[in-house]
Order: sequence, then C-alpha cells, then structure tokens
Amino acid sequence: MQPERQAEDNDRALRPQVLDEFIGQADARANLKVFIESAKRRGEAMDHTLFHGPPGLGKTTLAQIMARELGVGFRMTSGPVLAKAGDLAAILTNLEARDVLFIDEIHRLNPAVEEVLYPALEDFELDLVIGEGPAARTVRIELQPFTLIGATTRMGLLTTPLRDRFGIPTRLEFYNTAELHQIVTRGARLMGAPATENGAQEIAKRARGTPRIAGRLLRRVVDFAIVEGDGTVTQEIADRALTRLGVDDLGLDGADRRYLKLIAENYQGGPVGIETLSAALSESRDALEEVIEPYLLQQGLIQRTPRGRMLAQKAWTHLGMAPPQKPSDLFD
Ligand SMILES: Nc1ncnc2c1ncn2[C@@H]1O[C@H](COP(=O)(O)OP(=O)(O)OP(=O)(O)O)[C@@H](O)[C@H]1O
Ligand SMILES: [Mg+2]
Repeated sequence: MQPERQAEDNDRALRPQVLDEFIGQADARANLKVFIESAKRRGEAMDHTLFHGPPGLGKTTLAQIMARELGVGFRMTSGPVLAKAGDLAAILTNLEARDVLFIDEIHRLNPAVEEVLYPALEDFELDLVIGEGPAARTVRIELQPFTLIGATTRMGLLTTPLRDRFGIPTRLEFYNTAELHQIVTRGARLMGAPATENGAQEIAKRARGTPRIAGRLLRRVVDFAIVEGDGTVTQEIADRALTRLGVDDLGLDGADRRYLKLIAENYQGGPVGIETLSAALSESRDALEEVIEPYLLQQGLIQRTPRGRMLAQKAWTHLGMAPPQKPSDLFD
C-alpha cells in the first residue's frame, strides 16, 4: 500500500501542469494552443478532442492541462465505468458551461451509453427514456455546452459515428531521446536527485519513447543513486540500475525480448499470427497490440504483414542471432 501511494504522489508531482511545461508532441501542442485560444476568445466550449496513441504518452496529462488552460472545470471518467446510460446522463447534466469531460478508454463504451452520447455531443441534448412499457416516454434535456476529451489506445476499435464526432483528433507519437532527456532532467530535479547529462541520457535512451516509463525508470535509478551512490543520477548508476532491472540498451524489457525470441526460435522469424503469439506468451492479444508491438514496430524490430508478424533484420542483430537461410535466398 505505502509504496504505491508514494509512487502515485510522485507521479502527480512530475505531471506537467500547463501547456508550456509539457515537453514534446510539438505539432499537437501547437495546434491545441490555437484551438484553446480561439475557444477562449469566442467564449465557447472548445470542440471535442480525441487523443489516441500508445499508453503512457500523456493523454490524461494533456486533457487535464487543457481544462486548466481553458479555465474550466474537469470531470474524469472512463468507458468501462459508465455501465448504464443513466451513469453518463448523471455526469452530463452536472456539467457547467464549457467544462471538460474526460472519458478514458473511450473505445470500451457500452453501445447503449454511446447512443446517449451522440446527441449530447452534437446538439448538447439528452434524450432520456423515463418509465417502461406503454407509460414510457422520452424527455429531452438541454445540456450546457461542454468539451468531450476522449482518450484511446485503440483508435481502430472506435465506432465510426463516435470517431466522426470529434472535431480535433490528435495522435500522440513516441518521444525522441532529446525530449525524454528533458523530461528525465526535469523529473530528477523535482525529485531532489540531480541527474548528470549522461545519466539523464542513459535513462532517456532506454525509456521506450514513453514518459511514463522514463518516470518509472528514473524512480528506480534514484533508489540506486541514493543507496549505492551519492544521490546523483550518473550514467554509471543509471546503466547499472537499468541492467539489473532487465532493461536493455534499446529499452526493451523481459516481455519485449520474450516476444522477439519466441518468433525467432519457434517460428524462424515468422510470419506468425497474433493469436498464436498471444497463446504462446499467455498474454492477451490486446496487451500485445497496445503495449508491446507499437514500440517494436516504431523501432523497426518487427513488421506487420497480412500473414502475421515478422522479425526485421534489426531484431536478429539485437538478439545476437542469425536469421535462418530461406530457400529463396539461395537463388538471389
Ligand atoms: N510531455 C510530458 N512531459 C513530462 N511528463 C510527462 C509528459 N507526458 C506524460 N508525462 C508523464 O508520464 C506519465 C504518464 O502520462 P499519462 O498518464 O498522461 O499517459 P496516458 O497517455 O494517459 O497513458 P494511458 O494510455 O496509460 O492512460 C505521467 O506521470 C506524466 O506525468
Ligand atoms: Mg491515461
């Protein structure tokens, strides 16, 4: 209990509070700045916004920042939590003018709840059915204009009507090492454990392009720096700590390497179907597609083909293995 509580508190302390403190995602940030400013000058609710991209890239953080920059209230819920239409209705009717409603994991909304959301998004109206059977009647409730910010790691699972109702779809990208370097340096400063240039660089390089992972690795490296060093995050301490945590020089962890090795050793580099991988690794297909694969794809370690996943040359090199000779290679 205690350590988790603490991790959460640290997390909150590291979370950027305003758009200018938010590092990276330069294109998205520049656009959002314009839309926020315009909504403020018009005195209207900002258009509905959808953030999509792999976990830990800052969707929730950006949603909170936007409410703050807009100077409006922030309500947060998530797709799976909204079980009944009434749950959503209760939240919508309590929103004040121009408030931001954040729905995380919006691809997991129950279809009946999603139906209620459509008119709310388009016309700020709610059609509620009251009573049952012959006595049932529909009442229309006017809502205050509000901004929905949706977040999803699975854009492909969103229904078309829902996707079409977002005026501002925004894709978050993996962060580059320079951006993560800034995030780590800032985080270390906030944690009272200064990082050297090279120390921050070592963590940045191995953070899988993801601020959440950078924060998590930083906390563990700081532990080592305090106990085994003088409290400074140096390259040597960072390297030692990360290696002990099983994070390799590309930032891959045990789960990533297990995935790559399985394709290499059991399927000669593929192609192999996602369901087969999911069964062999005892990981849900969703976890593979949402958490493991995006970074491996972005790094050019694997390829997605119509017949399944295949290892790229870079993966063989990284694993220190030679790809099997395919019959066709003999005739090249
Ligand atoms: N640009 C950034 N600069 C500094 N820290 C960041 C940045 N983006 C995210 N973080 C930090 O990374 C962590 C994860 O961010 P956040 O919770 O917003 O991710 P998310 O995209 O909502 O993830 P999920 O899809 O899992 O909900 C937070 O601790 C946040 O403080
Ligand atoms: Mg989130």
